[in-house]
Amino acid sequence: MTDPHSGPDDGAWAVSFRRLDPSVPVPTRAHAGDAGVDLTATEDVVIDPGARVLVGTGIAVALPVGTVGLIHPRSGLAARTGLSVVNTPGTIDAGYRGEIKVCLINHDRSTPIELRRGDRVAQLVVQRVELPRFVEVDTLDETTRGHGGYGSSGGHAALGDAPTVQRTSTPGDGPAASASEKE
Ligand SMILES: O=c1ccn([C@H]2C[C@H](O)[C@@H](COP(=O)(O)OP(=O)(O)OP(=O)(O)O)O2)c(=O)[nH]1
Repeated sequence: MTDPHSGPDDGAWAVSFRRLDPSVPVPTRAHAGDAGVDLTATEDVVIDPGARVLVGTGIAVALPVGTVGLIHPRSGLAARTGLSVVNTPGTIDAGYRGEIKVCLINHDRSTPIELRRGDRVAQLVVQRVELPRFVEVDTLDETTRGHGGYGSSGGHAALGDAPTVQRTSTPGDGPAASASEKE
């Protein structure tokens, strides 16, 4: 019977990887169909509250051009301990052949996080990515959103009812208007 969750690309292509540290586990999905493969820490480390640390995974990959690897935090560790990735999602470029490292941060305000070698600390999601040319123009097409952003559509009690000020500025005008600035 056909798996209702299978897609047209299931099993269609592979990502070559090397274990730079021979005893780290092979990147695997916890469940078939999971978006990410888990990455493990290659060292024991204690992350103090608010501190960050760059941790090796012992894994290097050769992603096909037209794809990107994204390093995401793991939700269970985030919710239970405050562990996250500073630059989430981290970007693994197709041409990168070095060790994948994760820049971890402890968002908890009081409790250090103790990680052991082999702990699954982050996940790698591989996605297709567009590689467009960038073309400089004099004017951009008009849209209903225009310059509106940073909460301009409302819908959040903390932002209040007043629309945010959208100050138009030209290069050299100085810092842009604060996103929280109200009329
Ligand atoms: O979480 C991450 C993010 C990046 N990298 C590696 C792969 C990536 O291809 C390379 C460069 O990342 P990025 O482009 O984000 O860093 P940069 O600060 O812009 O450095 P560079 O000037 O080398 O591009 O570093 C990691 O191992 N882990």
